[in-house]
Amino acid sequence: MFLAGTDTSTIIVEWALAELIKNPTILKQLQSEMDAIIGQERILQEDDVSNLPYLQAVCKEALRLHASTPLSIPHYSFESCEVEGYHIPTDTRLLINIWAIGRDPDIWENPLEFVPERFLPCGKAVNIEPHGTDFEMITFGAGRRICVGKQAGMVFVQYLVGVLVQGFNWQMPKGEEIDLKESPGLVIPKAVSIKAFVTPRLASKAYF
Ligand code: HEM
Repeated sequence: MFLAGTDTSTIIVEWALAELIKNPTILKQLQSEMDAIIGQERILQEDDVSNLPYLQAVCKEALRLHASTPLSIPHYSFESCEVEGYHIPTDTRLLINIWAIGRDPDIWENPLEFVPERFLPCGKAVNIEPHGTDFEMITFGAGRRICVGKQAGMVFVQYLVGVLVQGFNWQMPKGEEIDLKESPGLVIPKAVSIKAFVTPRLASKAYF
């Protein structure tokens, strides 16, 4: 259970940070939201997250584009069925490609771009949640075998991305670009770890 919950969450945090470093306008907008709601005198608390719609949108976008668990655990058909025109025979082992669903151009506009706005009220995905009932984005799986740590995973990702972005400015060394290559496997971490200049941006008392 702890193994299932550690890499899966931290990988998404690292991807979210990488996308924010690559897109400094989004990073600034997220910091502005937190400055307006929390200020610079204290660090984010877990219960601030419900008042931070842009932070929630950034994390959902990271869950969509960088589903850390690319394939579901193996599911099994006890009866034959039809799904979207595909016949699934009895006794079939099924793996669902969660990663590909999050990048499907038939569902998502500009699927490879990091656009948190799609999850805001002005965006087309405003009603899509990663809870297993909206099949456009099933980062935690769906159905009976849905991730048991879904809630904890969401809280962890939102809290950690929030704290790291509110607390620090993130900048690549001059002339360098962030590398967004993936390392394929059972989970999909960044192939190259983030190397960036990190500087504090809050009042010093906020860090103690
Ligand atoms: C952002 C973080 C996480 C992601 C993206 C994630 C993703 C997933 C996915 C895709 C599945 C397979 C679901 C399916 O096949 O339908 C799964 C299963 C599972 N996850 Fe997570 N997970 C995360 C966090 C966690 C955490 C924090 C825990 C533990 C506290 C956890 C524990 C488990 C367990 C035990 C299963 C197997 C459930 C079963 O077999 O019935 N996960 N997770």
